Amino acid sequence: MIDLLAVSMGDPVGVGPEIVLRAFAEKRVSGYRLLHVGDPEVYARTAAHLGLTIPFRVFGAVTVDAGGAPDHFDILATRNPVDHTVFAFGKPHPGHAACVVESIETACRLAEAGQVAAMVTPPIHKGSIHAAGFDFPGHTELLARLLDVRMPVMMLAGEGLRVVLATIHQSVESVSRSLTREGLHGLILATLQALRHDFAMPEPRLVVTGLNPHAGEGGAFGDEEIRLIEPVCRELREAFPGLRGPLPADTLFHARARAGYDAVVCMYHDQGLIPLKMLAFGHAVNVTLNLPIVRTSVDHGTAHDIAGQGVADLGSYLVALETARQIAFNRRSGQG
Ligand SMILES: NC(=O)C1=CN([C@@H]2O[C@H](COP(=O)(O)OP(=O)(O)OC[C@H]3O[C@@H](n4cnc5c(N)ncnc54)[C@H](O)[C@@H]3O)[C@@H](O)[C@H]2O)C=CC1
Ligand SMILES: NCC(=O)COP(=O)(O)O
Repeated sequence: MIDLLAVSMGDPVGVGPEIVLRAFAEKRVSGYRLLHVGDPEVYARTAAHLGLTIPFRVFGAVTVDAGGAPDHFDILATRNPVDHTVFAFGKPHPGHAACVVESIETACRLAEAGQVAAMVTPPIHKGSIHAAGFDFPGHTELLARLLDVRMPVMMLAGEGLRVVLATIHQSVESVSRSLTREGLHGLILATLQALRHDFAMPEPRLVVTGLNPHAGEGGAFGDEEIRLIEPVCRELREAFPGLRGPLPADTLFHARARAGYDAVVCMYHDQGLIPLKMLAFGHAVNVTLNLPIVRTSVDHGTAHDIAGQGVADLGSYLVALETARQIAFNRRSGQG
């Protein structure tokens, strides 16, 4: 099972299923052993809608055979189906949520048990999952809960830029209150360790942004840098001399600045993801660091406006597969 990757289903009426089917049909993934976890009927409906002839094999459990034949599209069937009475491309519905969540949980458990090397996740529709009563904002938080991890770390990477988010899905208004010395210390340390072990960088160069304009301008524009970020950076710099910060975020993303670091920790979602997506949208990858399993994801959402049209870009999915394989390899090599 060592190189088998589990691919969850994602939102059944978004672009996820069509991306994995088209990647298979266009022979873009023939170098991988993939096990797709979801409702077989979703894949069959999507393939028929797109006019793709796909040789499906459906499994009820993982066997040595699963994912073993590059000329078959292998599916591990979820117990919960989606609600086919309301299935329509581009129209998310809470009736699909139980299947979507089961697919993620099953892929996670397979990775935890070592039955797959990593899990890769197409996008989910967070609104309909929430409307169905599931109380987590995204994969990252769900996986942390399933794996009992206190601090999952979200990294997005593309075009040589790696951004890590100190806070994720929460209001801008609440960001400052959420930042603590203990939390930042744990997050920066986890990032440094992931750069070493998952990305094979023995001496990582990590930059930490400030929260405020000009990194607070010595306290004139806010004091989070003085109270929180600078003391944590100073403390960790002893063990990690390649750590710099807090630095003003607005001058950290031009080409010359980017050449000076391997990754950057940003204080909130859009501070990091706007530059990342400007540079690399469509071929970036989302990696959850600090988990006992390897999990990667696409950089985009469900794209309901184009779902079912067969036009979605496959680039980020292909990068997510390759990154998952590489991190799994690096982790195994590090253990040797
Ligand atoms: N990893 C995940 O599960 C993620 C899920 N989402 C969810 O996706 C839903 C929609 O989010 P939006 O903010 O609208 O972002 P989005 O990424 O779905 O769409 C933004 C724009 O980019 C285009 N786009 C996205 N992926 C594309 C692709 N592969 N090829 C070509 N064009 C593409 C869309 O057509 C749209 O015009 C939300 O529920 C959000 O929470 C968003 C990001 C990540
Ligand atoms: N904006 C990134 C995003 O929404 C990804 O979330 P997750 O589902 O990977 O936790």
